[in-house]
Amino acid sequence: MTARIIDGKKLAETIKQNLAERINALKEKNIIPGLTVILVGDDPASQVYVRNKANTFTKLGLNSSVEQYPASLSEEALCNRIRELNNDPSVHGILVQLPLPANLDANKVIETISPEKDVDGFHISNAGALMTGRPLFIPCTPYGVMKMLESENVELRGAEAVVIGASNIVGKPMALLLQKAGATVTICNSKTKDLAAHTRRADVLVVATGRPEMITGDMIKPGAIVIDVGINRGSDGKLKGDVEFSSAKEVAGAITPVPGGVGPMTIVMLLVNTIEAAERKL
Ligand SMILES: Nc1nc2c(c(=O)[nH]1)N[C@@H](CN(C=O)c1ccc(C(=O)N[C@@H](CCC(=O)O)C(=O)O)cc1)CN2
Ligand SMILES: [Mg+2]
Repeated sequence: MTARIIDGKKLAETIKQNLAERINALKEKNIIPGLTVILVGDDPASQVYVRNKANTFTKLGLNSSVEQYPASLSEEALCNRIRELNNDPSVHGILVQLPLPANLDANKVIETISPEKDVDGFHISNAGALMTGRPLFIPCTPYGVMKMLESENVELRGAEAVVIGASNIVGKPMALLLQKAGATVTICNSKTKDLAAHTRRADVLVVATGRPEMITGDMIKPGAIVIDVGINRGSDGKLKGDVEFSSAKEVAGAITPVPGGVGPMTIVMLLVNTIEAAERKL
């Protein structure tokens, strides 16, 4: 069997096109959704992601600005700038690109963002809202994964879903969303004993371990839906996922590629969240 490829780039384009009506309705009321992205330090990958986010907004005629600060920026100065943005009515979404330099407390910084403008959905009150089934903003990567599963008409009710990785930005919200959709969810990590025994039971397998090609075809249930959240740059400069694509595609029913899978969906869902933040101001 060769798996269907779940094309995140194509799906992200379709979602973007479908947003045009909502954007026009806002513009008719003189509201242009606006995002401010804060980047601290000079991590090269973060610079690419931030640029991609800003370009996506600009191409659709939305406002976006990127504020770049040196790694030496103090936590106080950063939090003061966020407070100013919280009070700026032209800014609907505020995003602090992660990871932050080690001298800054990411939790403290994120919790300075007004929850109504936290389009990443990382603020502790937005995490709590998601956990209690009343989300204000769904974190972009797991939100994008849910859209991919929806586009594949995956029946989640009663399905066995296994999520590998329990980060606040991917694994934990992912597990909550799958559970809410009716799946039986197991959360594993890279140290889980006999990981393959878990992954081989999964009808839906979401991998977010940060370990290149850790999941191989022999660990996958035939016909399973495999979602690879990993983005690892090899020494040859090529991107690799957390799943070994060549062996996995021979076993899975459908699989996301890297690049061109989950990554583009993360960016488009940021757009969705920012438009929603602007609509709430109507
Ligand atoms: N504040 C946030 N920080 C981070 C998030 C986030 O959602 N919010 N997620 C990741 C990084 N990220 C977005 O910020 C992100 C990473 C990768 C992609 C993407 O489109 N990748 C492409 C490949 C790009 C390349 O060539 O390097 C793909 O997979 O096709 C989008 C968003 C951590 N930080
Ligand atoms: Mg991808």
